[in-house]
Amino acid sequence: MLDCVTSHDKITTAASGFVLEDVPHLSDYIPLLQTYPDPLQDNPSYSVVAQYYVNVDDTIAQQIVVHKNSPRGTHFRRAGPAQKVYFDSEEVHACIVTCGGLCPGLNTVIREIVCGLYHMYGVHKVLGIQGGYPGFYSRNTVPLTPKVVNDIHKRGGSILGTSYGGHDTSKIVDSIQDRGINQVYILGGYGTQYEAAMIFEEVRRRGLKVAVVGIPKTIDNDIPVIDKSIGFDTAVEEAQRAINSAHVEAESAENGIGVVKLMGRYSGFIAMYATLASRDVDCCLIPESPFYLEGPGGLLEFVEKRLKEQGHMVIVIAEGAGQELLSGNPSIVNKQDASADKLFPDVGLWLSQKIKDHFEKRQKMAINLKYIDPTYMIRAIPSNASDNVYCTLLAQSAVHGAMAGYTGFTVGPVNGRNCYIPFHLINEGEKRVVITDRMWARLLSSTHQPSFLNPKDITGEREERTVNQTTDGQNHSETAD
Ligand SMILES: Nc1ncnc2c1ncn2[C@@H]1O[C@H](COP(=O)(O)OP(=O)(O)OP(=O)(O)O)[C@@H](O)[C@H]1O
Ligand SMILES: O=P(O)(O)OC[C@H]1O[C@](O)(CO)[C@@H](O)[C@@H]1O
Ligand SMILES: [Mg+2]
Repeated sequence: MLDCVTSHDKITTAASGFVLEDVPHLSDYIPLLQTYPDPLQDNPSYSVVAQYYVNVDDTIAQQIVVHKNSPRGTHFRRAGPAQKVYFDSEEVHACIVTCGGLCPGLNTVIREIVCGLYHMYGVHKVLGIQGGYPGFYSRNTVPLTPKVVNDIHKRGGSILGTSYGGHDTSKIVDSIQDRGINQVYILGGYGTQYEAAMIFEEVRRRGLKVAVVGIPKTIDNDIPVIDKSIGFDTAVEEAQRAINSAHVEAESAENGIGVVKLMGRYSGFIAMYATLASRDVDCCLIPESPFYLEGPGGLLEFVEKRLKEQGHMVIVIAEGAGQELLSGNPSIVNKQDASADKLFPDVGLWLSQKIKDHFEKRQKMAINLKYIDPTYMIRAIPSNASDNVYCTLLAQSAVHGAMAGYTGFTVGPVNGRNCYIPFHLINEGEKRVVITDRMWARLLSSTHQPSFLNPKDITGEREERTVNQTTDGQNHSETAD
């Protein structure tokens, strides 16, 4: 049964509570589109693969843990090459744009989209849009060939540059139309995927044969639905170097304290995973878990206790943690960047000063505090091996989807398999660390830090999550195992 709820949703339901959250297809709004056999069948590298094409009915389950009688829940279209494609290779004019903050792996994805289009589909017209969304209407473009992109995965950043702000949908689609572009690959975080959805809507409104594909990037790992975003693994690995240095410094001094600030504006995934991986961290502070400094159960009491026990300690703090505690200079606190994201004062500096004041001025106790802020160093490096492979699969899945005529989707792994996820689900809200999940409990048990929560908060959080789980049948837990 096909049950189209709104113009955004393409939902199929079936027996046993199976739901397919399908993505739009060019043929949904353009009648009588011609199809072509997928050129991969003549490609010597791929033709040897038994069952190379994905079946049109293949889906990926969002919930991997199910009970005997529970509904099968939401599924997504499996990514991969289709037997029929909706673009002739000669006809394709693709473009790639990178938006938002930098992230390891951007260049790898650019490289693999270009090489995928060239080598798998014989597409030779790929354009790089420079400087993010505004680049569509205010900057030059750069032709991308396998030769141009050959070595770029070894470099951090994006060869195309990036930017904040400037998401003028109408001007962007005018530029797409004027340039004769018919496949748009958009790399970016939560804000970028939001605008990608608007570009898709405008393209559809104008009836253009243009596939709009979102590719998730962000070291914050806050894009919902998908397992993780590119660059996250690399960021967690690189954060270890800063934590190690903080630990070495702290251990070598009397009452040594190492404070490391990591990125994570609203989601503390990097801080949580880096802490769990390192085991040298005594306290991890993230935006999702409010903390307080003074009094019984407060952070300062814990720092004192740890210094007495072991003579040193390491604190990891995500940039968005404790922002509500910083009264600070209102001219800084109320500032926004070009994408309307609030500019945060430096919580690492603030915390370091508070700890110093507490021990040196009030307790008259000498401490040795070193503050390390590796945030931009972490996100400017090239992707590690695991992210590189991930970027390759993601880019190829994006190319297969566009060639097959799918549009209006973000590509990403769900339970380890790449799939096509409709924009409206990606845009529903950023992913957060769930502090009533096992992963956060694991962290608390490994650092032995206070939870800073009273039992009432925990009960409230649990109740809210139970309601969420029972109303939409989805597991909102992103970190549970
Ligand atoms: N709500 C929104 N609606 C439309 N466009 C948006 C929105 N938020 C951001 N954008 C556009 O998306 C682009 C990148 O946005 P942003 O700076 O928020 O980065 P991002 O994609 O969220 O990545 P990150 O925050 O992880 O660096 C900008 O050009 C911005 O104008
Ligand atoms: O200083 P910029 O370029 O705005 O980037 C900082 C932001 O980038 C992010 O890492 C997301 O990419 C956020 O955690 C952080 O707030
Ligand atoms: Mg953002």
